[in-house]
Amino acid sequence: MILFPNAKINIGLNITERRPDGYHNLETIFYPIDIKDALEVVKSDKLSFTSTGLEIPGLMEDNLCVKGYHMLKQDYDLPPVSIHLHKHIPIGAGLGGGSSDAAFFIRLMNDKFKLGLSVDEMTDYARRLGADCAFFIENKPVFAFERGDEFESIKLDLSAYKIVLVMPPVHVSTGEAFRGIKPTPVKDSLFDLINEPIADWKKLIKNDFEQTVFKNHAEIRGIKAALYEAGAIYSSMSGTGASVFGIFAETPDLKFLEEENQVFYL
Ligand SMILES: C[C@@](CO)(OP(=O)(O)O)[C@H](O)COP(=O)(O)OP(=O)(O)OC[C@H]1O[C@@H](n2ccc(N)nc2=O)[C@H](O)[C@@H]1O
Ligand SMILES: Nc1ncnc2c1ncn2[C@@H]1O[C@H](COP(=O)(O)OP(=O)(O)O)[C@@H](O)[C@H]1O
Repeated sequence: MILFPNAKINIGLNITERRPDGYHNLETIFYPIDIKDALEVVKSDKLSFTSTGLEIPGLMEDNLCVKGYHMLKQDYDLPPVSIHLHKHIPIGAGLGGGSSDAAFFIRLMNDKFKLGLSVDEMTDYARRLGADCAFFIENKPVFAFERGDEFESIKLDLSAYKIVLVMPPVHVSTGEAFRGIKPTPVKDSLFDLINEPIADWKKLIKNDFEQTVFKNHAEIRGIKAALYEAGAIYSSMSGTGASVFGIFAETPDLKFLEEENQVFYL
């Protein structure tokens, strides 16, 4: 069975509070985008994991799909499987690629082996693997809060716009992005701000990680500036970076960015 885990972008991200469990309370809008991996699982005589495409850092046992297998295996009588992942979603990009693989792995195993898990049960399994894994179970635009793993439905459809995503040749780790963050309660919640006209988002909606990440990576700040220069209605770094997206009325000419960066026209 093959599924195609997709990426997400964050539209706005406020870090509001430090939590006693070492995490932070945050609020953000998760929006699915059309950059995809391919994930295949077949029954086998022993557990294996292979990958093609982009190189994934870490050991096989660290891969979130393999972690997902061991997690489900504790509760269900699963046969060994061969997992193959074709990696296309940039890594260390703030696009949630690894998290999406994990969530789609749970969905795939649920279908393939008829585990009978409800959406809520799959979401609970997913959040054990990582805060933003949970979003990819339902995989529709949401307002996310607490650790980023509690959700409120929203109506947000950007299909009339052109989204462009730029991935510079740098990776930002989640740890690096959180370093130096000063959690601040919000006056106006993103849950409401997202209903304002997109033309007003620039002055209303921010990503708190830009402050810490732009300090060390001027080139990421530069990409955001370039997207506004090219006519973006709204532009932001996604999640903890390093990717930056722009929302445009018409497909912009960004050839000048393509030499140094990977540019996705979505
Ligand atoms: C911060 C976000 C925003 O979208 O970054 P991106 O990964 O998307 O860029 C995500 O919620 C990340 O989710 P995910 O990458 O699954 O996080 P996890 O693996 O659970 O956590 C990695 C580390 O990030 C920190 N962390 C993560 C989420 C959160 N709400 N508070 C935190 O403090 C913790 O230090 C944690 O040990
Ligand atoms: N299936 C996977 N794909 C990508 N990275 C993975 C995967 N499983 C585990 N990882 C680990 O997660 C880290 C980055 O995860 P990813 O979700 O792509 O980052 P980000 O959301 O910041 O772009 C990698 O450094 C890698 O070690």
